[in-house]
Amino acid sequence: MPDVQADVAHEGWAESPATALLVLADGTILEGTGFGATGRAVGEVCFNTAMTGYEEILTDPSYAGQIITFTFPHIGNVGTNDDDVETVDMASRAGIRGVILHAPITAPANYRSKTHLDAWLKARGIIGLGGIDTRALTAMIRDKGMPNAIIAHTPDGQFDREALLAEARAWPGMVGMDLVPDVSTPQRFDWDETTWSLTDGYGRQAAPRYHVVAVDYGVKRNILRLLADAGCAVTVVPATSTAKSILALKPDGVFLSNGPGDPDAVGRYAVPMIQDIIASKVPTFGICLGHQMLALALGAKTMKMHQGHHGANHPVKDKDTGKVEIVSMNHGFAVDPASLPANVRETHVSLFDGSNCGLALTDAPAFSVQHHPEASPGPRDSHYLFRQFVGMMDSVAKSTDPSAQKQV
Ligand SMILES: NC(=O)CC[C@H](N)C(=O)O
Repeated sequence: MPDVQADVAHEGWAESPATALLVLADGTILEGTGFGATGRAVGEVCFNTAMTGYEEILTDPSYAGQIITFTFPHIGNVGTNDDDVETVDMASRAGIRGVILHAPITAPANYRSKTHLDAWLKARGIIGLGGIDTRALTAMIRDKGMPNAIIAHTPDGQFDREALLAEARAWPGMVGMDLVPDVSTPQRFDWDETTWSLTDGYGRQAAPRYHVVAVDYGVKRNILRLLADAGCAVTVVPATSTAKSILALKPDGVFLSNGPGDPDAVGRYAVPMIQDIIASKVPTFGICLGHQMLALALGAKTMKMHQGHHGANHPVKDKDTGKVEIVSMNHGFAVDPASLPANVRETHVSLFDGSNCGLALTDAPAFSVQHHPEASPGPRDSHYLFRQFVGMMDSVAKSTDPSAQKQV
C-alpha cells in the first residue's frame, strides 16, 4: 500500500505552515492546505463515498450543519455549472459547512463546466481543507461515529487552536438540532419547469395531470423535476405550513421533502401537520427527512446512526418484490423499525446494515423512503417511486370520479 503522507507530498498539496485545520471535539487536529472560502465553521463531519456528483452533494440542503470528507479522489474534474445545483433558488442556501479532500482539486475537463470548483466554493462561502489522509479520517468515522468539529482556513496560517477547540466542543451537535429554517423557502411558489435546462433527456408529460404541494424542508431540485416529469404541477410551501393552508390549495398529493438536522426537532411543528394530512386521505409521499417525519407522525421513533449513510451505491431491498435497487443515500438518522405501529408496513431495507429504508400505510394512501429516488447524484433504479406516487393519485381520482380525466 502506498504511504499516504508520501502521496500527499508528491502531489504538492501539503503546505507548511498549514493554512487550514480540522479540529475535532476530541482534541484531534488535522492540518492541511486551505481552499475555497476563508473563515471557520462548526459542524458534524461525515464521509461521502459517491464517485460522481460532488456539485449536487455540495448543494444538497440536507447537508446543512455538516462537513463532508470525500473518499473519491478526483473532486473538481468536471468543474461546476448551473444545471447541477440542487438548491431550488441557485443561491447558497445549501448550508454545508465545509469540504475535506485528499488530493488537490482536479482541474475541470468537461464541456459543461463554467467555474473552477475552488472559485465556486469561495463564491458560496464553503471552506475547504486539502491534503488530509481522508482514508484514515473515514476509517476513524466508521469506528467512532461522526464527530463534531470546526474547520478553519486562514491564508496566513495563524490559528488560535485553543479557541477553535473550545468552539468545536461548545457546538451542541445534530441531536435535537432544527436546521430547516436555514434552508426552507420563506414563501410559497410554483415550481416552474422552464427555469431549468437539463441536457440528459428526462421525459416530461405534455400537461400536468395532478397538483402536488411539496413541503420544503430543504428540497432538492431534482425531486421537483421528477415530480414534474411524472405529470405533476408542483407548489412548494414553507416547512412551517399548516395542514389547513396546504389543503386550501386543493392538492391531489402532498410531498414531504428531504432536509437537514434531527427529524425529532423538525417534527415538533411538522408532525401535527402531517397527521392532519394523513387523516384527510390525500396521497402523501416522503423522502428522507420526509420519511422520518412521516414515521414520527405515525407514532414511530427515529434514532441517530453511528456513521450514517452517505453515498451513491447503497443496495436497498424492496420487500414486496424482492428486487434490489442501487440507490443514493444521505442520512444520519434512521427510523426504528421496531417502533412502527400495526397499520404501517416496512417496505424497504438497507442491505448494508438492515436499517429501515421505506414504509407504507395499510389504511391510508401514504408511503415514504429513506433513500433518494431522485439520485442527483446516483443511479436511477428508484425513479419508479415517483410513478408510484402518481399511481396513488390515479387510484384516488378514479375512486372519487371514475369518469374524471383530470387536467390541472
Ligand atoms: N437527506 C435527508 O433528508 C437527511 C435527513 C436527516 N437530516 C438525516 O440526517 O437523517
